[in-house]
Amino acid sequence: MSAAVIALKLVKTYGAKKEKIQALKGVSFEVAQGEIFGIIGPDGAGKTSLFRILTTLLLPEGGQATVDGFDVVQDYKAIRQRVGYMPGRFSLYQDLTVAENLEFFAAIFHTTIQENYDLIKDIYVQIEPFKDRRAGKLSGGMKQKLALCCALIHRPTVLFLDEPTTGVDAVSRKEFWEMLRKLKAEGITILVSTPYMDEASLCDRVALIQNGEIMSIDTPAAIISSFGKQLVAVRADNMFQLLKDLQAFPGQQDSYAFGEDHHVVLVPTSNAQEVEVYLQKKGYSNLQVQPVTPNIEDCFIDLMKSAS
Ligand SMILES: Nc1ncnc2c1ncn2[C@@H]1O[C@H](COP(=O)(O)OP(=O)(O)OP(=O)(O)O)[C@@H](O)[C@H]1O
Repeated sequence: MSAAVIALKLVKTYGAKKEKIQALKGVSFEVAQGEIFGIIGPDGAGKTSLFRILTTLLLPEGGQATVDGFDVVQDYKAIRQRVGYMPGRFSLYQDLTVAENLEFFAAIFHTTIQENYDLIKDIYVQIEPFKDRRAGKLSGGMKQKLALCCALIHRPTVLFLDEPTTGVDAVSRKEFWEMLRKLKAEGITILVSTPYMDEASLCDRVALIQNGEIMSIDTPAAIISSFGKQLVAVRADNMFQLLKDLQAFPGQQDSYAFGEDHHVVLVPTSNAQEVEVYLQKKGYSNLQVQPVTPNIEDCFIDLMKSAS
């Protein structure tokens, strides 16, 4: 089966000579049909530029890309007919109602809501009670559901979702990912970008992107198992001083704040017990030192620091 999306050495720069920003520095990857493929990276990593190229809204300066076998430059019309795109920033018409927005998107693709209702039904029923409300007056979670319905109304084969869960509450985020699973079951290929590392584990495969370069592409499990270093979580009463002391610990390779803990990447010759003894000598109260399994965020931090 051919790949749904192929990107080959894509390059995009903005600005003139002195202020040139290289948003994409030769990005390559392939997405299989029916896959949920995550593009994970912080603000400014190049995710939007990449999505805009793949949805034919922006021309690359270098490289090539195909979507469903169609070239993003030569065959842009064919691609526009078959992809769904949900841009990061709210893309709907704020002054149109929920129903009017959906009708509008159906009309521009020469289809009707009825024709593809089965595809959006599960999502649309959640916003249907508000169908006469203007889109601008919806909550973040509802806007997101409406935008997804609009992106699906012409039954796309490939769906591009640019940071769909940014600014959305935790419950809506969870529901959103459940909806993506159902769309995958319908055979739709999904490319989704997110700055939230915890969402990486919900993708079949992810590409970790930073400064316009892909640092790693694999399944979330394979990325985590390639971490290959001991990691400990540490907490105590004075977290600020604790981080400074951890960074001065000779057996550490890296220490950083991580939620309510500090994470410490150890050199191969060190271990959690050494960390504990070192910190006990410094007189910390309520000290907890525990070996932990890395998650995608630890892997991202590690890859980012090895690259710099
Ligand atoms: N139109 C533009 N003009 C100049 N620079 C731009 C333009 N669009 C993006 N950039 C720059 O290109 C880089 C990549 O931006 P891009 O929007 O693709 O990244 P992103 O990962 O989607 O981040 P964000 O979530 O902040 O949009 C950033 O440094 C950004 O400031």
